[in-house]
Amino acid sequence: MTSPTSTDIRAAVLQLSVTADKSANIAIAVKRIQLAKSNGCTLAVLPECFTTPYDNALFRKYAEIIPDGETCKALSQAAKSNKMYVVGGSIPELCDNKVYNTCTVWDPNGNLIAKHRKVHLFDVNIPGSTCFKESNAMSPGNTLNTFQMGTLKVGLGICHDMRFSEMAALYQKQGCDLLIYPGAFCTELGPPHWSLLIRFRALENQTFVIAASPARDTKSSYVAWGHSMVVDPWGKIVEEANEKDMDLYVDLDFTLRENIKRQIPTGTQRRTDIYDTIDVKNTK
Ligand SMILES: NC(=O)CC(=O)C(=O)O
Repeated sequence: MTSPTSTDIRAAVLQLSVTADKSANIAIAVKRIQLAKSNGCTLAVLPECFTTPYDNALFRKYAEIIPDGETCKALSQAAKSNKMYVVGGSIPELCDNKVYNTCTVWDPNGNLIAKHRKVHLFDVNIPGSTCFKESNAMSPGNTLNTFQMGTLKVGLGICHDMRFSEMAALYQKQGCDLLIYPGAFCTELGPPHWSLLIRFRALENQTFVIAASPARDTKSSYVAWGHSMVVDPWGKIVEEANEKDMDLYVDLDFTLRENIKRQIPTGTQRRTDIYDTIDVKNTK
């Protein structure tokens, strides 16, 4: 278990517009990381697929190798020159001729300290609303991934991953203080589910949750809901964006989490003699 006694952080959630111009998208992300630094932030979180329109037909074309691709080089440099942690939303990653939806995490020295490949791909079929089959273009990741930020432990998921409470529960079990989900819900599923899911993940695990979406572009084939947000371990929305291109700067006070864990100790009240959530890969 980590003990986040004195660790308060100021996080930037960068709700960027995504265009068809990959290099321009990267350049804007770098500028906004610099701006976050000048506003006192030590952590910047980018949205899902911030270098590419969310489109099965484009993922392979925009994909790159990690860590030697254009995006990784820029994020590593941005993290290093601003002395910040950067959670690089996600990019299409090319590896062994497969494409993954992958989040990279960079420390203040510009080192790659974590990588999360989206575990649950967005395959849904809701007649009259949303039909998307991400697995037509992407392969799923097969691991849970965390990283350490000073004394704080952070669990990673991407978008559809946030619908799976077991994954977040395992992060909680591993001692995560904060869950980060770069995500891009659409304008059909965003209104009923986005905020509810983020608040649930925060409340049930008594963690902070940061969810970073691209800004809404009504001309794109997939229209993102926006509404990036930060929720505290009480389930309260601390800050929420609207649909526009904008950034949130939020102070996270982790003593709140320590207090809530003590006051409502669900973490130690689980009846694992009746039910359990287990990490199958790491359990014999
Ligand atoms: N885009 C996603 O991965 C998930 C999503 O939009 C959802 O509703 O779930």
